[in-house]
Amino acid sequence: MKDYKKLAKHLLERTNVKPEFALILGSGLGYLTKYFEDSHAISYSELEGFPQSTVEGHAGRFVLGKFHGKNVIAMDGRFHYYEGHEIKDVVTPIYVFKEMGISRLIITNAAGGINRSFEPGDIVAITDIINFAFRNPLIGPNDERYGVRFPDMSKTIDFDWLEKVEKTAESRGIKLKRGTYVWVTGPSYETPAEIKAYEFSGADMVGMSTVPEIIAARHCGINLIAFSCITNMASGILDKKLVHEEVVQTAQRVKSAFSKVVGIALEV
Ligand SMILES: O=P(O)(O)O[C@H]1O[C@H](CO)[C@@H](O)[C@H]1O
Ligand code: HPA
Repeated sequence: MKDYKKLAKHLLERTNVKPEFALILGSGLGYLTKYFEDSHAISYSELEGFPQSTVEGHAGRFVLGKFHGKNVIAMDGRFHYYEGHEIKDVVTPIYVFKEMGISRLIITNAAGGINRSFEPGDIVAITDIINFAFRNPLIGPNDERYGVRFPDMSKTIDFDWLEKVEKTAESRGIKLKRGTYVWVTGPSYETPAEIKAYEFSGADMVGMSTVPEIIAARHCGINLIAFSCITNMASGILDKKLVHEEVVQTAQRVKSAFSKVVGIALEV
């Protein structure tokens, strides 16, 4: 069992910021930390026993500071199973957040749109998940310090929080969509036949992250909401090749609306 307490203590000792919220930033969404006030960056490589980021668009550092008046810690770079990390390492930050006393988490990602009413640039609130990677970060002895053996997953996100975000966003001219996110391991993008199968299963968008983080957060009792930035239509929907550069570029194109939504989630 990992010493999450030690990692949390180490992070808290590095700055005067006592974060109330944690933020996980998806591919191309790391720019958000540029808007933080009084920010301090701590590279993952400075933390003994901490995994390292390897994906383009994921810097590999924590940034602590103030955003919309709230103390936050952001992961500018998350861990994906396809990078070769152990599944338990993918969710290490979640338990570190728990040990830091954080009770609210905002997860973001870049995702491929399966639902044909979506288009690149849409911001979609995740309201349910499908685990088609068939990996689970809770496999192995249950870490009784944090949660029960069989966590309930009937509500993966905090719907009261989301409804407040939706209302405020709408009043500021931003219409959020809702959808079910399917997790696949990657790193190859999906085939058109796979996307048809996921569509048939009820998925609205697809990605290679987020679900392990949600499972771990549910396990240790951190309230969360999660947003996908639809960066491309999923394989086979358009006659177009998928490339990661486009994912990062689209994520950056919706900078303004996406950072407003995250700001609203901190305010409401
Ligand atoms: O989920 P995030 O980290 O936003 O990244 C998404 O973008 C990458 C593929 O382009 C994959 O890692 C996928 O999961
Ligand atoms: O189309 C996609 N598939 C999987 N992951 C993704 N992340 C962004 N777009 C995609």
